[in-house]
Amino acid sequence: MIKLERVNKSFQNGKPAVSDVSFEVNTGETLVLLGTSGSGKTTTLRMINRLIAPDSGNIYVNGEAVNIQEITSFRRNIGYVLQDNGLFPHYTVAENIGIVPALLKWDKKRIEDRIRVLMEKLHLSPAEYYDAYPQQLSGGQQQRVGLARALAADPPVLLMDEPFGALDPVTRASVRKQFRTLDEISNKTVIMVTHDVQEAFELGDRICLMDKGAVQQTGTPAELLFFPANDFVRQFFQDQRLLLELNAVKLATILSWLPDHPAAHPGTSTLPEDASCWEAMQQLTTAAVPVHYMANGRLIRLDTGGLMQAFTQYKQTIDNNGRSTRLS
Ligand SMILES: Nc1ncnc2c1ncn2[C@@H]1O[C@H](COP(=O)(O)OP(=O)(O)OP(=O)(O)O)[C@@H](O)[C@H]1O
Repeated sequence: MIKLERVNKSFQNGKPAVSDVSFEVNTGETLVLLGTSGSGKTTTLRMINRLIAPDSGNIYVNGEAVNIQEITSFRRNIGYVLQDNGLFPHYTVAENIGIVPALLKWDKKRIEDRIRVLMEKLHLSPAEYYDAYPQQLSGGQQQRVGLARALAADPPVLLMDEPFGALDPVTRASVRKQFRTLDEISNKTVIMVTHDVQEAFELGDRICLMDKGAVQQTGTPAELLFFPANDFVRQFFQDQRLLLELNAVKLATILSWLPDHPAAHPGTSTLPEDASCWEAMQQLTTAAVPVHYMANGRLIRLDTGGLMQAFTQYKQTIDNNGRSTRLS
């Protein structure tokens, strides 16, 4: 668990970099710090890891104020992933990944096993890359080594600063997908900085949207889209609104509006229970076979028209509710 209470920070020029920032991230949750350039995201992350000291306010990690914890053991309980991956060029992949376990004096066999397990999970073949040097790897592979290094000693907290920022869009999407499906992060408290809206929607359980050092709104992607706290939040998502809405709305949410088509023959594709409308649209427009969704033990066959209609009906319900809330 991570908690920030009214945290402030100004640098030498006196202009506030972070103003009165408060939020809480629960264990097992991923909070994305999203915002324009210079909005204070990195400064906030660095204060959590004590790389920067706040001028005022309180920061707690796992229930304890960070400034009273012993710095070495405090940092070992936090995995930190940097945008440029920060790998040591003269260390092999295995040596890079094993840095913290070695500092913790794990025995050699345990370290080796852990490195191999993580490499497999992150799709880096140990046979090929265990003894390779970072410069022999592609950008996406280096990024995965950086992630493996941060996860090596299984820290309860993971902080990531634009972890996929330096990658091309295709590699970025694939590394992101691997991250999303990684069982290693399911029990961690994760904070990730990005200025990529799509990434924030894909990876964040909740998003903290910042501007000029201040939090504009913290909430689920759907809350920020459908119930924006102010004009800044509304405007921020305007350009990509339809795409984001399709991403934010789960099939489970619009289930009652989906047409009840019976299932087709076996050998078809079935979307996972937590699939979004966007994932369904992608499948429907690319899969050569009928696309299904399994809900409450029942298989429903999807079609593009029915899906868009259900999505629109759901949105109308939200608009009506919003209007009636505003009117009451
Ligand atoms: N070490 C520093 N010295 C002086 N000013 C700084 C320092 N670090 C950050 N700032 C300033 O603090 C503000 C917030 O910077 P920060 O890096 O936290 O923003 P950010 O949201 O992470 O931006 P980006 O997305 O561009 O990385 C900016 O105005 C920046 O110029």
